[in-house]
Amino acid sequence: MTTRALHISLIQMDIELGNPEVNLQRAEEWITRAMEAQPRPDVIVLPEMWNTGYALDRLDGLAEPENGPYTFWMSETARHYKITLVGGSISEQRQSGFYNTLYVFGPDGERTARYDKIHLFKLMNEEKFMQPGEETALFPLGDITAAASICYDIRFPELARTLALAGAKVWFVPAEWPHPRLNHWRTLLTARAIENQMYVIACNRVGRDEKSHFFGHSMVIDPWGEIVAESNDEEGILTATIDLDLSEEVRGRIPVFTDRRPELYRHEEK
Ligand SMILES: O=C(O)CCC(=O)C(=O)O
Repeated sequence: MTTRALHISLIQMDIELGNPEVNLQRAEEWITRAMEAQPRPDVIVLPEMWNTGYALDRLDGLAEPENGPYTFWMSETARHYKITLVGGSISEQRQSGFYNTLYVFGPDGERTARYDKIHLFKLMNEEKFMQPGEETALFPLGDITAAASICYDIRFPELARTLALAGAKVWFVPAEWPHPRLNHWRTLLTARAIENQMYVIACNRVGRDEKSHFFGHSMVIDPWGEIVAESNDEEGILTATIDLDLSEEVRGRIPVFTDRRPELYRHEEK
């Protein structure tokens, strides 16, 4: 039996705070380089807020309007290279406020997902500047279902479980996750992969902004919890090949999803 595989490249880039033009050029250069690899990637993943970084107090003027040039660029890039682009997230301005928004575009350049980060990160004052999303995100990836969330979302196991129950076999997580919480990052990502028996593909940035130092360590973890690939703290591309049938196989081996007793998981919340 042949393995149904997808080649994934994660762009672990540095992000210049509040400088979307420079960040766009950087993303473009890294993607061009990623596309030269053999095997050629089927999916490219960018980090969270790759266009502006956490320039939260300057979003007015920096954030992208809906269907603006950065969104258009992501769609065109996906179409040009015939890849799925998990476009990290960008800061987007709508009438209702600013959002930390992730877009996914398929190989024909069509949008397959839009996700506004639902858990805003108070430690970085995100909730003071951004509006929270109200919906989770699933999208087709070949003939399987994938999901996407952002950074702090990995601390909410209910979210990952909900996505897995809805059929997700691969979970993409763009992030800007800083020191000193490398242990949390690695442990939470691994736990989410093991407990939901799905791939976790997490793309973190590197570099510094005014307040934080970002450690990279982008990761690809398989549905058995094995780390397929992990980066260091330098700018670069992390590549991995994933097996689209592995999640099913692992779910068959340890049938967590059919052994669940959700009717018993109910207590009054205190
Ligand atoms: O949860 C964490 O420790 C980091 C989260 C974060 O940096 C974010 O959501 O941007």
